[in-house]
Parts: sequence; C-alpha cells; structure tokens
Amino acid sequence: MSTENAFKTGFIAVVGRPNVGKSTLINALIGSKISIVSRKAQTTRHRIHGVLTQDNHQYIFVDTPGFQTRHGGAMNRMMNRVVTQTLADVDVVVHVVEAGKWSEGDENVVPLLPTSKKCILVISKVDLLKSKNDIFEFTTKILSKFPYDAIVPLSAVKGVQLDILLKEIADRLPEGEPMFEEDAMTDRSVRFITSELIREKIFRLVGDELPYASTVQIEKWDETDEGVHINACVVVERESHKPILLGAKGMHMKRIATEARQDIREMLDKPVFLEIYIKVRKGWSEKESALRDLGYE
Ligand SMILES: Nc1nc2c(ncn2[C@@H]2O[C@H](COP(=O)(O)OP(=O)(O)OP(=O)(O)O)[C@@H](O)[C@H]2O)c(=O)[nH]1
Repeated sequence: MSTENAFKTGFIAVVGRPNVGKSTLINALIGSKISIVSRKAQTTRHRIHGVLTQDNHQYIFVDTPGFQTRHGGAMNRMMNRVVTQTLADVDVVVHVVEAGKWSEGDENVVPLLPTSKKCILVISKVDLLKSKNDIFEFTTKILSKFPYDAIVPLSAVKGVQLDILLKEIADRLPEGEPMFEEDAMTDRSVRFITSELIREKIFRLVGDELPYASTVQIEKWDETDEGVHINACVVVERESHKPILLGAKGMHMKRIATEARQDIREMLDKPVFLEIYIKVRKGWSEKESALRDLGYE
C-alpha cells in the first residue's frame, strides 16, 4: 500500500548532446566531484555515476555514454545499443538541452528517448539568456517533438531551480528501499576510476578530434611509502592520432597528466606519480573483440 512518507528509490539517466551541461548538472545535484567518484558502484544493470540520498528519496544517477552520430563503426553501434538498453531500464530520463540552442545533435537524441518512461526536459544555462521571454518560444518548439512529463529551466552553475528538478524527479521515483548506504564506498576498482579520470581529461581537451578513438589502460600500479606510482597507456587507433593527443610540444599530454594526477591524488589522498604513454593499435574501434579485450562490454 502506498503511503505518503514511503521511501522512494530509483534510477535516473541524464542525457543530451555533448556540452549541454550534463556533468555540471549532476555535480551540482549530488555534490563535489570526489564524492561522485567515491560512490561509484557497479551493479548488474547499470554503471552508477553518483547517488544522492535526501529526505526519504534516493536518486541513483546512471552513466550514459554520448550519442555518437558523426562516426560509424562498431564502437558507434555499441554505444547506441548501450544507450537504448540503459534508457529502457531506468525510472526517469532527464533530457538536457541548452537554453536557446537547438542543434542537430539535440534532434538526434529525441528518437532515443523512451516513450514508455517518465521524461523530464531540462533547459540548462538559463543564466546565459539575455531575455527570459526567449525561452517561451524555444520551449514550445521542443514540446512539439516529444511528450515530456515536465519542464524545468535551470542553471547548474548558479544553482537556480535545482531543487525544483529534484522535486520533479522525486515525484516520479517508485517506492522502494534505498540501495546504497549514504557513504557507500566504491565497489569499482580505483584503477578503473583512475583510467576513467584520465579518459575524461582526454575527452575534455581533444575529444572533438579523437572521438571514442582512444582508451586508457593502467599498466603499472605500485604503492610505496612515498606514494602511488602509476603508468597508464592511452591506446589510439592511428599514428595520426598521436600528434593530436600530444599537442604542440607535448602540451596537451602534459595538461592531461597534470589534471588527471590532481584528481587521482584527491581520490586516493596520497601523492601520485603518473606517467602516461601512447600506443597505436590499428582499427581497434572497428573490432568488437578488440573492444572487449580493452574492457568494453
Ligand atoms: N553559464 C553556464 N554554463 C554552464 C552551465 N552548466 C554547464 N555550463 C558550462 O557548459 C560547458 C559544458 O558543460 P558539461 O557539464 O561539461 O557538459 P556535458 O553535457 O556534460 O558535456 P559532455 O561531457 O561533452 O557530454 C562547461 O563549460 C560548463 O561550465 C550553467 O548552468 N551555466
């Protein structure tokens, strides 16, 4: 029997084209970056991005890989399959679009939205709008494309309307006991998170030029009295990817390593010595078996 104060727990996927502000939004909702990382967990159904437990609600945000539209190949097909499977299996989908900016990338997301799920439209970055009136016409246009359950304009950076979004999500979560302890530690290995942190930096810096054509393997992990010595190897598809990743005078690589080292250090809370190499493995994203070798399912 349903009671007003019953605990509600559910899975939430935050989707949208690159750069609309998904990560910023999730970080603003669930707190600092490190707390997301430390709560990363592997379940049989989902890769968990982070968990927020508040009042009598547990919001479990799941990872959804980017929607690939520009590049063909096995990687692309696998990515879209993962997206469709993930969305079929969550309780609430949050589709993020950027205020006043609708592009082909957004258009491509719409057919992947499941009609059988609760789907909330978030209009992000409203702090950048010159006039709030602009948003009305923009929103009306989007509403003709999909039967959204709710609309929330917000700014993750300014912290505007985040509580409203949480309320809209909460209203749509099913009743159920919490699945995670408030401070549940990771059951995904720190090595995996380390490789994800490096990968994140690569995508931030050169993602447009190297879309999904790289992966990161941790080749050495030595814990000593002075700290953790880590050797990581970035596997790219072609020789021509190497200079992109390196950047002029190795500047890209240096920045990737510096930023990744800071995050890893924060996560492990001890000194980190990080070396990153680049390896070329021809056509790896075309071969599903090679993908599996490298840890993709
Ligand atoms: N002004 C403003 N900028 C924002 C807001 N939210 C995100 N941004 C900026 O938008 C850019 C992209 O944000 P991300 O959170 O990385 O976007 P994303 O959708 O996760 O991007 P991908 O990881 O590429 O899919 C960053 O420079 C953010 O600082 C916001 O509410 N206001």
